[in-house]
Amino acid sequence: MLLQEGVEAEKKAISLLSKLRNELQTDKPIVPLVEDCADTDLWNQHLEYQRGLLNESDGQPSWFRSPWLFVECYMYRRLHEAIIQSPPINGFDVFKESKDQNFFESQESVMALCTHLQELIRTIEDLDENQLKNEFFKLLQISLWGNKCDLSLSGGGSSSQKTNIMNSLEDLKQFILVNDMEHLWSLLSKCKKARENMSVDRVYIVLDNSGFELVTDLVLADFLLSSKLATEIHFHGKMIPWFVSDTTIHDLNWVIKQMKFCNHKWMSKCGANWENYIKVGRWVYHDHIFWTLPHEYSAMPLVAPDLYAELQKACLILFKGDLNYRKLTGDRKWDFTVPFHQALCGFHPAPLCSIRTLKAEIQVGLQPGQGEQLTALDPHWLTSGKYGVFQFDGPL
Ligand SMILES: O=P(O)(O)OC[C@H]1O[C@](O)(CO)[C@@H](O)[C@@H]1O
Ligand SMILES: [Mn+2]
Repeated sequence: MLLQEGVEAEKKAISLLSKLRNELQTDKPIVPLVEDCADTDLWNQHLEYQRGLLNESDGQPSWFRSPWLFVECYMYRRLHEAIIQSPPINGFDVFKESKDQNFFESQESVMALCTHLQELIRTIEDLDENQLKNEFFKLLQISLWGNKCDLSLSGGGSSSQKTNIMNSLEDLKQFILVNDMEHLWSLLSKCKKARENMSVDRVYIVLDNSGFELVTDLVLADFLLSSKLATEIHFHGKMIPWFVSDTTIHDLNWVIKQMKFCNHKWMSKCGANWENYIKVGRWVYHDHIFWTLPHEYSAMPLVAPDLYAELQKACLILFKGDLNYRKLTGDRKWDFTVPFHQALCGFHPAPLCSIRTLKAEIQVGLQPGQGEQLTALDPHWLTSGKYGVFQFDGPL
């Protein structure tokens, strides 16, 4: 790329981005996407659908008068449009630097986690059922609290894991509002016992943030294979930069490479093992445009039937993070006591579990009075990321 060419491309991207900011700040109508991509028609159709929801007198869908989930997704998609309209920097990830920084700042915790995992794998054959279950629960909780570390909540500011999270698990237990970890254990250990010689049990992980959270998910995924609770792990990531810190294939490859070549024995062992899992197909990465559309998941069978059919092959699907929870439940103002199964509005491709810290004003499946008690105790309980859930749906 010629220097001048690069400077011109940057100028173009910046002008498109400031136009976007102005539209947002002045509550302009939501305009159709212009650049022709695989998802453009679906976006523009959805915009029409949003328009149809308004009354005649309401005019056009605009930034302040449209559902938050739709507008927020649309903003990230428009950021992407500004970049792809500015060749030759059209492959640029505006959030890459902050994602990488989150990973580097969490080094201590990553090292501790990798050391723990390698020690565990070394003695895994000697563990009895109960010990194995305890280890599974530990790694699930680490993956849950890893979700605190997304960058969208801090506006892209520092949000890394600087202390060894393993020492905090006991103290954090009181903040788990719905805890279905036992269901996950009984489901996967049942799969393991019933497994025939060559049969495959897939766990799907719908990934959320890169950096520290991604490492916690990969550690969990490694454990699921090493403990034989699953035989294959299928990851689902984002096709475009999304909600600041979400994982793309570039982030996944970058994290694994960083780990493999780092100067710490166990981190580097993890990196090498994980690269190998991908090479031999025990870990499979997927992406799909549906994950970066504004649709709630109950729309998946209609909008992305191929993805729905793919998810049906899972013995368990883990949905990481807050945005996945909002899309699972349609981001509606449900009563706190509405059962999770009901809030899924017919989305039941396979047994599934949301692993999420609370960052948006939505929560279902609580005990009567629990939500009110929490509000009295801590007015910010829904949005601070301090509380978490393991919320399962599926046959027991
Ligand atoms: O990375 P996560 O856990 O999906 O969090 C993203 C969340 O952060 C926000 O962008 C800001 O709170 C929410 O809109 C969104 O649900
Ligand atoms: Mn995220």
